[in-house]
Amino acid sequence: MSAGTSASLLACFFAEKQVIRIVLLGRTGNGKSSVGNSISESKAFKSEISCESITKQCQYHVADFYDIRLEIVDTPGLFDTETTQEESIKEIASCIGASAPGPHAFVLVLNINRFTKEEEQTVDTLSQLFGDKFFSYVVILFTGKDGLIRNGKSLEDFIAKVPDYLRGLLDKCKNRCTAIDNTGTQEKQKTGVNELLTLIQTMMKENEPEYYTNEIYLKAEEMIVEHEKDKDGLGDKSNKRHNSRIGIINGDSWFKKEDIIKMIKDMYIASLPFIGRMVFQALFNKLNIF
Ligand SMILES: Nc1nc2c(ncn2[C@@H]2O[C@H](COP(=O)(O)OP(=O)(O)OP(=O)(O)O)[C@@H](O)[C@H]2O)c(=O)[nH]1
Repeated sequence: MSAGTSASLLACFFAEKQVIRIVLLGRTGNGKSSVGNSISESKAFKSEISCESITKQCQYHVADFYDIRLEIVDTPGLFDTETTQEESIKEIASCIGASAPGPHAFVLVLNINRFTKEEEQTVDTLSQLFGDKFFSYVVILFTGKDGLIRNGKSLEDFIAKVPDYLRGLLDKCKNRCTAIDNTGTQEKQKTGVNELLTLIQTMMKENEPEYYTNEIYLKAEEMIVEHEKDKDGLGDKSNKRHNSRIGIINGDSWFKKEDIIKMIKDMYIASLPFIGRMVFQALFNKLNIF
């Protein structure tokens, strides 16, 4: 082997993997944690049958899928029976720190057998929270592909007959959707994850910048970098970053959820024209979010 060949092999070996940051969103019980487990080929995310949200706090996990490093954030579902909508929204806001400088994809997890008014409200709330650019970074992932297959149907058959609201949502996301069976064999789960990642990678090529970001994400990133500098010498870079994210989720004193929530409020209010500002303030006062 020539010196050149071994040098390029070494370069490949040490080349940094492509990183894809994913935030899982959706209504309680739609299968977000199960999707997280299928993606990471683990049981890292808690998942159960329940009408109450099993995921109360953001969960963060890093997994390698072939040559891609996936940073996955699972969020608490909206509309669970035990947690108020305000608490869930606050918790989702805290996932901002965990996916800074911004997610490459918001994976909106929907159950193929259930699309109700609450799903519509979930999507509306999320688009209010993340703004107009939100839909450019959304991929819809339907769970329950097993049910579809049992009924001898394909995803295309299903899409052809969706209700108007879902049709509109698919249009906004340029029809980026796929389906997965999280209860199937590992092989089936891998196929679903592969299809999802292909959609995400195509979307990343189309988006400029390739990941969603806003002032809050950038500020969160700044705070993480500052924190990492303080910890210089304590382990390698990715390990430090991992610990910083865990710190954010656990609400360590250096990075408070309240700070993020305040940043969201300030940014939205500052960016709106006068009338919009009043409406926004009234809406959030009514929800008692801030
Ligand atoms: N048949 C079938 N069941 C699924 C599928 N995906 C998830 N489930 C089941 O749906 C239930 C809820 O899944 P979770 O992953 O806990 O849902 P979640 O959205 O994370 O719920 P919260 O954490 O409460 O917000 C579990 O019993 C899963 O086994 C799927 O593809 N097919």
